[in-house]
Amino acid sequence: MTAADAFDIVDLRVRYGRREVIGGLNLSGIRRGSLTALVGPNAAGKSTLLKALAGLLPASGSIRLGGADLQRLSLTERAARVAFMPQQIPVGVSLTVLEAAMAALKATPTGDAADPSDRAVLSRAMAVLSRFGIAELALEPLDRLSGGQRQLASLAQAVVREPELLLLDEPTSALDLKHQLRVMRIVREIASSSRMVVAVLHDLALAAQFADRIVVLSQGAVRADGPPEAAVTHTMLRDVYGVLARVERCSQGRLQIMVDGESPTQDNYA
Ligand SMILES: Nc1ncnc2c1ncn2[C@@H]1O[C@H](COP(=O)(O)OP(=O)(O)OP(=O)(O)O)[C@@H](O)[C@H]1O
Repeated sequence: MTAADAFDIVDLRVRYGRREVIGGLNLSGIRRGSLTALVGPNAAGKSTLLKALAGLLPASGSIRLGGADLQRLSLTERAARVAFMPQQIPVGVSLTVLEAAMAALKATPTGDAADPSDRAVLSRAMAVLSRFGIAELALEPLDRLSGGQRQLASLAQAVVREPELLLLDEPTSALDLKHQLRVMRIVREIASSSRMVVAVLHDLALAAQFADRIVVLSQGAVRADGPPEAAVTHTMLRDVYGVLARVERCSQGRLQIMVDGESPTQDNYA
């Protein structure tokens, strides 16, 4: 793997006021074509890390994507290479689903056209809405959608730009079981088409099923990092999440996590 194929984070520090939430975090060798799940307990710093990677929070350290330090790029240059889907989907936006997807596409320098009526932009946006199964909602205003529909629309906005690096903050949190699987399958396909995806997930079984690599964050530091079977272990679940659990492989080879109860000694909040 060359530097051009990798995403590396070196000594990243992020603070809110005087409080350092991410303290000298290192993550190397996130490669093109891979899906990395970022997991960890509440308040571990997952959203903070994603926002810093997207350039929405000031951070020190280096964030290298394909050999370039993202910290040295302008926000416009950075936005052309990195797309971020936030955990909280803005409410009160008066655009329709289609208008929002088209606006996302045209806001980036790599967008196909400056003309709002351009057919290429329209058909690319519609193709993404179809992919997420929300083409019939194209003309609905965002603020009239259900939580799950809004999450799919927000995902479409991030994906439509076809960024090199896609950062997703809990992309399945509002979705029913079928849509969770559909979204994870699409995210997997996007990663496999030579892109990099980092997704915050709370569902460890879903993370283990779809991700190549799981990074476990707690109190702003990496506590485990590796393929699902190496990262998700009884010990990690006890020490990081404060639960007693059994981790087994089912007959199809997937990890199954059976939580038996809380561990008596842990208070894992940051
Ligand atoms: N805007 C902010 N100002 C000050 N502190 C913040 C802010 N946003 C988050 N924090 C603090 O930073 C820490 C990490 O929060 P963050 O949202 O990154 O956690 P998380 O791992 O994404 O949590 P969750 O799984 O609950 O969404 C928390 O202690 C939180 O209180």
